[in-house]
Amino acid sequence: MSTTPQLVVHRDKELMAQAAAARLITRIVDAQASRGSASVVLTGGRNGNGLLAALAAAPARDAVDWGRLDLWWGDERFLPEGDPERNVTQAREALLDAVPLDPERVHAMPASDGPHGIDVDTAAAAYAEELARAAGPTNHGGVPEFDVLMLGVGPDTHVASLFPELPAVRETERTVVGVHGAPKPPPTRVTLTLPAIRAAREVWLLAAGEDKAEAAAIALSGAGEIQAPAAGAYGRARTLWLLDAAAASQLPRALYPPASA
Ligand SMILES: O=C1O[C@H](COP(=O)(O)O)[C@@H](O)[C@H](O)[C@H]1O
Repeated sequence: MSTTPQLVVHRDKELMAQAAAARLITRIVDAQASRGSASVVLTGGRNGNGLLAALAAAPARDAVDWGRLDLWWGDERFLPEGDPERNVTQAREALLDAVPLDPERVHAMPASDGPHGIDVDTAAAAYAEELARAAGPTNHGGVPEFDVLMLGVGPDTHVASLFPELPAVRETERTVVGVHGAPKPPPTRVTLTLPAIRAAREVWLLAAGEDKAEAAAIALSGAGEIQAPAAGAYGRARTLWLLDAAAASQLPRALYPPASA
């Protein structure tokens, strides 16, 4: 388990998105070369969608064998299929509709007009079962081997739909739970839990923009995961914080020394 995060700070959010997209392409290509396929967990939010848009625009995207890629989601806004606010809808617009994915390997989280209706807890349990079915005997904690799991960091330090102090962030057994009363709309959501997140080989936290500066500083300064969920997100092999200079602007000097004059 690698709880010590590595930080990479880029000049601005555009460069961060492009560099993260290039990094993701390399990671997927490497996994496909060594194991035949790759498994990635997507995040919603501005930074996650920025990365997907940068990936769509990258010529090197053709290096990925899109048919041998499993896509999962870290969280979803529990809304009807096709709602523009759903993370999967936004991901499709940013990238997924433009690449030849195998639809069987695109594991969207359930919608509120799906087979489980508006029962978000049953929908969350169904996604946990889907993950468990994909997990092999050597995988960790009921989820498949995620090569990379990406998380946007909210201004309040939330990651996925794990908000400070809400029950979901305290979950220690289940891999997926329903969220009720999220402070950010919509209030009803589905999310991976911290144990599921920590089963990933690599966890990448994306934070760009001034409104993420305080959250990054809190999460990287030893805060507890109940108060600052981003502090509890780490991978088995690597934990990477990808920031732009604005989001890094309040980090303690020991972590991110200011550039010398
Ligand atoms: O609602 C959500 O917000 C977070 C962060 O989004 P951002 O726009 O502030 O970057 C996102 O990571 C999560 O997937 C999403 O559901």
